Amino acid sequence: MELIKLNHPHSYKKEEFSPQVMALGYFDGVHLGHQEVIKEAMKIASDEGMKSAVMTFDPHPSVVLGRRVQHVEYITPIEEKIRIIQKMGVDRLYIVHFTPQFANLLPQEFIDDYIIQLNVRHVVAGFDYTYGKMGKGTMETIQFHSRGLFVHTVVPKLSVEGEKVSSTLIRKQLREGRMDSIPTLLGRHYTTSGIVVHGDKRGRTIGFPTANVEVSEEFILPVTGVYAVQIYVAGNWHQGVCNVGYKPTFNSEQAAKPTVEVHIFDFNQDVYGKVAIVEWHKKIRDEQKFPGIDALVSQINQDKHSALQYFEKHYA
Ligand SMILES: Cc1cc2nc3c(=O)[nH]c(=O)nc-3n(C[C@H](O)[C@H](O)[C@H](O)COP(=O)(O)O)c2cc1C
Ligand SMILES: Nc1ncnc2c1ncn2[C@@H]1O[C@H](COP(=O)(O)OP(=O)(O)O)[C@@H](O)[C@H]1O
Repeated sequence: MELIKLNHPHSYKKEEFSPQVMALGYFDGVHLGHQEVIKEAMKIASDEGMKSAVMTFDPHPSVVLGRRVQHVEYITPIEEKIRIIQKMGVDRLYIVHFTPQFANLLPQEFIDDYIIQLNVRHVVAGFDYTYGKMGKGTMETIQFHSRGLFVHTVVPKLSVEGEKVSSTLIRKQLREGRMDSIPTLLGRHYTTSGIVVHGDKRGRTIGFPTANVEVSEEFILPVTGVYAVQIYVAGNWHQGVCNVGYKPTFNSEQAAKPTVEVHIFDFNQDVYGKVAIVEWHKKIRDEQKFPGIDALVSQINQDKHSALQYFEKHYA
């Protein structure tokens, strides 16, 4: 896949691109609804003998337009989004650096500079896609703005159990720890990546060493609690049980952010400093403050049992 980063204003000329079919969207999560849009563009491209392309934007418009005070958390931070779109088999991915100047483009200017100018012959977008200043351009106005130089396909709303598949719904479910319902929306389990860092070295003393994964702050973190997870580390996937939280049994004061620590089953390697991908499967329980180490250890044994049962049921 060719990765093309565009900064506004760009100076590409139409002749620099062979004709292409472009899927447009912010695509946070690259969920099943997004995948329909991207697959439709790939299908048209293949039928028409053109290149398939995706255009997305980074960072999230809300960062730039200042609607939110804190930093934005993503379902798929940009590197993750690139990886997933590449895996789908798209020919070209355009990432437009989203700035106030870019946000200020009138709908016609966006179409002229970013669609027509890039030799796009067919645009594919979801029914609710908007473009240009204040999102004034819609799938109703796109034909007018096309100047007759490209056609477009609108992909209808995808619903699951009566609810629109959307990044907002997925974010809500992640924040509530509903990891087991995520695949019906995302088409895969939720994953977060980070580096294994040093913790308090207590894990090994209680019989449950845990890899502390410093998850990048760009990811949405599931609500605190204990989860059945798979973890990719040191070249392989492993099953494990993960605690996201503040360890109230040991800490009287809540840290600034929760830790993510995974006890990996049947594993005994030093993985400090390694990249780890945590794949979230199911929430087992809430985090608790235990009266002592024995009660905690006995509960962790039960958690391990619950996670093993889950994997047995779903992956045997
Ligand atoms: C499956 C699992 C469940 C856990 N549940 C809790 C909990 O409910 N309350 C708590 O205070 N700590 C909980 N912990 C965190 C342990 O206290 C922590 O792993 C231990 O203190 C080791 O910390 P360290 O890796 O920093 O050495 C849990 C850990 C695991 C692996
Ligand atoms: N089964 C296992 N699960 C997780 N980490 C393991 C396991 N076996 C060995 N380790 C190693 O031990 C470390 C965790 O030990 P622990 O005592 O919990 O220390 P820390 O507090 O630094 O995380 C991990 O980072 C990893 O390098």
